[in-house]
Amino acid sequence: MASNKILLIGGGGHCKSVLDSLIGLNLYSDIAIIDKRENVGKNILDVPIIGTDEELEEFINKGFHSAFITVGSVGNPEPRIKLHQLITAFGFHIPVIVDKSAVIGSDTKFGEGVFVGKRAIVNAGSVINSCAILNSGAIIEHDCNVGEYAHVASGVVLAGGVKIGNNAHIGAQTVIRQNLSIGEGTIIGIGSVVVKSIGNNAVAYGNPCEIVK
Ligand SMILES: CC(=O)SCCNC(=O)CCNC(=O)[C@H](O)C(C)(C)COP(=O)(O)OP(=O)(O)OC[C@H]1O[C@@H](n2cnc3c(N)ncnc32)[C@H](O)[C@@H]1OP(=O)(O)O
Repeated sequence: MASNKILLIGGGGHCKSVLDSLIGLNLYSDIAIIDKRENVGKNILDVPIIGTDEELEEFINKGFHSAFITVGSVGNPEPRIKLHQLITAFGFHIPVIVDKSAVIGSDTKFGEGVFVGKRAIVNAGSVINSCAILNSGAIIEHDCNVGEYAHVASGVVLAGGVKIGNNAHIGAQTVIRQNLSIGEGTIIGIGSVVVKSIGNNAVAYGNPCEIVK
């Protein structure tokens, strides 16, 4: 019989968001969390932290065949990338988790490990690549492309056809004009208004958004 137990990897604030969505979806018979050794035995939203990532094989043997990365990222996706490699190597199924209040348009595509938070909108024709985070209330308009491990934070608005590079962070409440692109690894500060494309590995913020690093 197929198991529908899932391990969440990382027990911080982002875990709480994903967990709350997951509980609301009621898709799994058993949810458990993996975190640092010192947190084992604690609970998040009444869900137990049962071990560390050193014991992943043991949890597979206990029927946890799905895993999801719940370590967050604000500008440093490296831990999420490493965890993705780790759980892939162990052969876990990595689902897409879409909060039940999110609105998803037609002909959208999602890579594994994507999280779509509360009241986020992904409009028709958009592609969201593996392990990207679309946080609460983000609006991804039609025909956007969000790169792997990118984090589109709470309340961001991507107008139509915007491209976000892999590993980028788009700060909360930022607005990006249609058809622009944000480069790989670039951080856009909170509350920015982006009116021209920004290249790779920059830090940029403000209205109008300008590169500062
Ligand atoms: C559910 C969630 O919580 S999702 C997470 C949501 N959070 C985010 O998206 C945060 C994104 N991060 C930011 O916006 C950060 O401010 C960054 C990355 C742009 C800059 O961070 P740091 O390099 O630490 O800069 P720091 O805070 O030291 O500020 C440096 C200067 O830039 C200014 N500044 C920083 N961010 C911004 C911004 N978004 N807009 C305008 N000015 C800014 C500061 O006022 C400061 O100015 P000063 O030197 O005149 O005092």
